Amino acid sequence: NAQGTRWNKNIITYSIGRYTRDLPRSTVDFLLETAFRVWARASSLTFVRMHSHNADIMVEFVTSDHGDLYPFDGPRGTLAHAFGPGLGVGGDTHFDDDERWTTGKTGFNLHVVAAHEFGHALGLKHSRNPESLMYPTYKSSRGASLLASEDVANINTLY
Ligand SMILES: COc1ccc(S(=O)(=O)[C@H](CC(=O)O)C(F)F)cc1
Ligand SMILES: [Zn+2]
Ligand SMILES: [Zn+2]
Repeated sequence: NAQGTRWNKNIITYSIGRYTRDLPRSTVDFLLETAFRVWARASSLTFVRMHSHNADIMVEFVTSDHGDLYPFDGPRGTLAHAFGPGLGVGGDTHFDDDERWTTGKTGFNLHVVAAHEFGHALGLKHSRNPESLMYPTYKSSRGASLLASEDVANINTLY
């Protein structure tokens, strides 16, 4: 997989802006923190949550046109998107709040989608391997260990 750009540091900050009303805030915080931890465990990266718009990765739940060139599309279709590493909008990760975000197998599992999006925010592209977390289509039935060996190899090639 051709990898995109990368962060030029190993400590990466994130901040959570607008939340979804589908889940308690504490649950959203936990699902996002554990989605970052998936990548931290597989690499030399550390993620630190801030409460500031100056964080590297700004995470928000938004709908339709939300101020970037990639408006969301209502229920289903595009679930989320993330910009590759870089200043400003770089790394920022947006979740379509017209989806139903859940912790389980109904709706869309926020932990699984977030882990995939954060892969993009770190510079990973899609994989053609259906076992990979970076495979382009959503599967709620992902195993406990979200990352395939290919994902671990790719993040360690990049960092
Ligand atoms: C497994 O995680 C995801 C799979 C597919 C998506 S998506 O269907 O929103 C995808 C966006 C993406 O690949 O990040 C699509 F192109 F819009 C998001 C997360
Ligand atoms: Zn966006
Ligand atoms: Zn993707």
